[in-house]
Formats: sequence, structure tokens, C-alpha cells
Amino acid sequence: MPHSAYFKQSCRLCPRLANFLDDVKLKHPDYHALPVAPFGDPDARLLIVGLAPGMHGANASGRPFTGDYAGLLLYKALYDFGFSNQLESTSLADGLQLSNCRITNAVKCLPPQNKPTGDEIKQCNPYLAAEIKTLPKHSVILALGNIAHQAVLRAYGLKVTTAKFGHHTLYDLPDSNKLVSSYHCSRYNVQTKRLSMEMLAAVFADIRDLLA
Ligand SMILES: O=c1cc[nH]c(=O)[nH]1
Repeated sequence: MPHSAYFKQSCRLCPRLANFLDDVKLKHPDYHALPVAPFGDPDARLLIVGLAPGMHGANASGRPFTGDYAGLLLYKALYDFGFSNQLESTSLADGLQLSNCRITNAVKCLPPQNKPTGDEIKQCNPYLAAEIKTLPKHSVILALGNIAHQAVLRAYGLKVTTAKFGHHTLYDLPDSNKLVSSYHCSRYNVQTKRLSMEMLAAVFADIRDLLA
């Protein structure tokens, strides 16, 4: 079943987020301002999990990590490692296609101040769990940041203490899949040099080997 069957653009399960999106749509009628669907290859063996749409990025464009700083390093790495046909992701109409890779978020709606609450992360988790279930055997899940890392563990019904978050870590998941985690490619992390292009490329080099 395609992953889109596991995503509801009409979802309003989190009242705070749904109301916030209504307000954002009034201020920015040209923005997507709805839950942002997973994007990419439905048969992918690499699932990338981010945090949540950014206000002027995914929330505006309707595609994860698209239209703001957070996507720059990520899409470059995807291009460099052969998962994307384009270096940059700018809009739904840019012709970018991912192969063997799909990108989603732990929380599908833009949260105020970029901070979803614990309850919102929990509420959204069944969508992620359903997406993970569509992965072929021996897939790799790349979690960008601690919230995504914990959301993946939760989706598997694992305690967050099962696997500590760290940059460039690798854990075996209870099925045949692997969890690779990385610092999030946010503007803050890049500008403070917590994450560099070289560091992200090293993570992708391992992912390429895991998928071989
Ligand atoms: O985690 C993030 C950050 C920006 N854009 C996304 O789609 N996800």
C-alpha cells in the first residue's frame, strides 16, 4: 500500500496545531499550512525522519525540508549519494525526484516556535509507525535529531532508554531495519558548526554501505 494511505491531510487530532495552522493560513494564504505529507519513493529502503515542518519551509511549500535553510545540507547529501536527481529542493514543481529514499517528519504539522509538545509527538506517532511498516526488509531509518530518534523508538514500541541519541550512531531495530541517527541539519546546528557537510556525508556513506 502506498505510504500516502497512512497520511491524512485533513488530520486535526492536535487542536493546538490545527488552530495554529488555521491562523497561519489566514496570514499566508499562499502557504500549504496543512499537515505535510511524506515525500519520495514509496518503495524506498531509506526513510529519513525530521522533526516537523518549518514555518517558511515545508509548511509553505508542502514538501519536507523544502524552502528553508534546513534542507540545504540534506538535499545536497541526497544528491551526492545518488538518492536525488537535483541538488536543491525548492518547490513541489521543481521536478525533484528521490529514488530509494523517502522523507517524513515525526510531527506532520508546523508547531508554534518549532516545538511540538510531548502529547503532539505521541498523537502523530501512529502515522510514523504506519509508514515504517511499509518499509521493505533491511531498510535504514535516518533520524535527524533527538526528537526524531525518540519518535522512531516509540513507533517500534521501544522505551526511549533503549537507544541513546547521538550523532552518527547505529542501532539494530527489532525487525531487520537499522536506525542511524544524526544531529539535525537545522540552520542553528550548521551555523554553530555542530553539524558540517562532511559530518553528514560521513553518515550517508555508512547508510550507502548498509543499503548495499
Ligand atoms: O525537521 C524539519 C525541519 C525543517 N523541515 C522539515 O520538514 N523538517
